[in-house]
Amino acid sequence: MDTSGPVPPTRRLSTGEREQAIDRSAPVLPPALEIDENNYFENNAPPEYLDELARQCEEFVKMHGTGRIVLVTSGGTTVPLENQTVRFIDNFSAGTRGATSAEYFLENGYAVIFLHRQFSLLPYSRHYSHSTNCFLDFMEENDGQVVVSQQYQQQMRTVLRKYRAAKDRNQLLLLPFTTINQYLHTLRTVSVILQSAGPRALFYLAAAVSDFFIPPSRIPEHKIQSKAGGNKLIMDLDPVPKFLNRLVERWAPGAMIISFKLETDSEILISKARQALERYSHQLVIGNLLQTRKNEIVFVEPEVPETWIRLSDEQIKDGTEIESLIIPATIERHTAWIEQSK
Ligand SMILES: CC(C)(COP(=O)(O)O)[C@@H](O)C(=O)NCCC(=O)N[C@@H](CSSC[C@H](N)C(=O)O)C(=O)O
Repeated sequence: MDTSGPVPPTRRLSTGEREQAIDRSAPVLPPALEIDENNYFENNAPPEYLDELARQCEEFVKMHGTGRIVLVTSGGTTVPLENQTVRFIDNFSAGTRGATSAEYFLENGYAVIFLHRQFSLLPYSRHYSHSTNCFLDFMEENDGQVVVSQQYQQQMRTVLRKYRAAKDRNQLLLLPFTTINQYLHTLRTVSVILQSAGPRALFYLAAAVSDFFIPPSRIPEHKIQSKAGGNKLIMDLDPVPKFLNRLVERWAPGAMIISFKLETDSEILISKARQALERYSHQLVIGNLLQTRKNEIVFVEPEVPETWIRLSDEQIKDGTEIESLIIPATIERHTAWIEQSK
């Protein structure tokens, strides 16, 4: 991290042209090889809670020994700028896709491991989160008793019953992450534990995963100082090794793996999704655009044309969630995957 001295001429000044801000001539990173995996995990220490989390996961997978089990990743990973983290680069994602999808998997009988960004939306409680739909707005005081207001009884009863049913069946395991490093260590650990589930295991990678990070050799220990009179903060980030192919080939070879491809430019969405499918050889890429992700997605699969799933105007009006269409279509493909794996 260089925060002193004159800005070298090669560095883009803030008055630079937007299209030159990013060096797009940089070579596309190849999928991670075993040596990249070993390098990364040897140089980036695991979270101190990982053993306990692995124990919970082993217990959960054993408990759901014969049924279907899905790992849903949700929310955005962060990239710390200091070891004693004051600043970090964040990835947008409220966790709506992951939390909503997890509910539909639960209602279809899946055991769900929910690997989520800490404090992002969770299945069921997402309907009454602290900010958007503040739960206090659904309550009132009646003769000194705090109760749910009459007009919300039905809706809240439905959500509460589903939440309780999942809890009583011990069907949902919540595993948190914050940083890209915690996410990658946890993803690898959980994937290896899921090997015992073979084709019954499904990976639904909806988390918004950082593509760049500061390696331990270059990250400052303490809060970066800003000098009186101002100094530029120049960041030099490394690409996060592309682990998807390690997941497919080594970590969970028998499982069905679905990744999400997020773009903002509709012109490149399908080609980028197909490129990911060809590079990682997994089973399905669900493509979505930042601006329309709640109303349309596209299934990109090997050897068949892509299939769009779009909410109609009617469905948008009546509050249909697109995940109510995505999950059945995903389960149909998982059933075929299990059949063909026999
Ligand atoms: C994040 C959203 C858009 C949901 O949004 P909320 O409902 O607000 O939570 C999700 O649908 C999605 O596209 N998730 C995937 C986003 C993502 O980071 N995808 C990566 C591929 S999977 S990350 C794997 C790693 N980069 C590698 O290639 O190995 C990408 O597009 O490049």
